Amino acid sequence: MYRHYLSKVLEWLLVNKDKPFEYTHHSVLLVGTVLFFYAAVVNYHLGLASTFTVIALLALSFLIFLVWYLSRWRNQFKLMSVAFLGLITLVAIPINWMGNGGSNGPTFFVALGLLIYISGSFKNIGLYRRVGQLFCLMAPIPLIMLENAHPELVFHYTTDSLKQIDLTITFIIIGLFLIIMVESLSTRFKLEREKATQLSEKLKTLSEQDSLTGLYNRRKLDEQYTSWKQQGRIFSLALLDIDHFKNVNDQWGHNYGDKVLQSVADLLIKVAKKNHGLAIRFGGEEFILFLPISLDEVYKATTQTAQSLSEIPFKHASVTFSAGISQDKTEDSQDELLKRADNLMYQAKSNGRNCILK
Ligand SMILES: Nc1nc2c(ncn2[C@@H]2O[C@H](COP(=O)(O)OP(=O)(O)OP(=O)(O)O)[C@@H](O)[C@H]2O)c(=O)[nH]1
Repeated sequence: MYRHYLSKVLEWLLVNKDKPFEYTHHSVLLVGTVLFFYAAVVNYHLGLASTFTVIALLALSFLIFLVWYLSRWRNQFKLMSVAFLGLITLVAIPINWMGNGGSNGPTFFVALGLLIYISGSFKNIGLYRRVGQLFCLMAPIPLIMLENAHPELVFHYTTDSLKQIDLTITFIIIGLFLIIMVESLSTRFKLEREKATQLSEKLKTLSEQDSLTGLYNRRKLDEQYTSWKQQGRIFSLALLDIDHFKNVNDQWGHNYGDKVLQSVADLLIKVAKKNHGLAIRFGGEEFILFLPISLDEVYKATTQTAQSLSEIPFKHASVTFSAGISQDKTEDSQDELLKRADNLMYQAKSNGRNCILK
């Protein structure tokens, strides 16, 4: 219950989690707003920075909040990402430098934190990202030059302990920020990997499945044959062909024919499941039961299948099939196994159909 409300509030503030870049960026903007506001208040109270810096920190806090608002509620994510980059590299870093002790202050931590954030989170704004990285990396150089030329522009700590407090607080804040960022990147990476695994499993299943009946296709037969052969298992194959199926199509239409095929498939799936084997659609109205059991057992299972099929009340008439069954021999290849079953199936057709031969 509590988690439900929390995630609703976070979604409202940050956007749906399905958009991980926006989600992270909006959270950084809001945290940034609070931090700059907090920094202004603390600096003012402890006298850690000049009045100018305090006002600048307040203004930055407001501007970052504005960037969040336009990005979150005015659909300007990309533009606002660039605006945020400009704000932190061109305004926040120089202000922090000037207002918090220059090269003796905590701006190196701040620039490093921002550099890592830009590198990890702004992949979709290519060129701007590179420019932002360059600014963060190079910012100390002109600032040191300016500090040397005009030391009066930089606010200097009045005591060593104020400097220590400022460095420590900034270090902790940037450290926490980096922890959150690395965690969010690794969560994102994990999610993407899970998604890719699920997708490749789905693709594999689809590539092995017949779309009309949901049965496996020939590809799966090859794979299973190799596996059982390598394991030295006993297995047999029944090749089933529906009798006079063309007539069904011709008289009752193709859609009806499809429904008949699906009913036959449902039956075969049950038989395959019961015997820990596979039901395969081999061609149009040709099916295979590929089961890890002996010839006689497959014969029995196929006869029961014919019986069950005859009991299904199709509207045109009952459906029958002809089948040939063969068991794998050690010296057999897959083709030989299939060929024997195929020959027997044709013999069953010649015998007048509705016949199973082994
Ligand atoms: N509805 C439907 N029909 C299909 C599908 N695939 C193949 N067929 C039909 O299955 C029929 C097979 O006909 P034939 O090979 O002449 O065999 P048959 O009429 O079953 O006769 P016998 O096998 O000799 O008993 C053809 O009419 C094909 O169009 C399919 O996916 N859906």
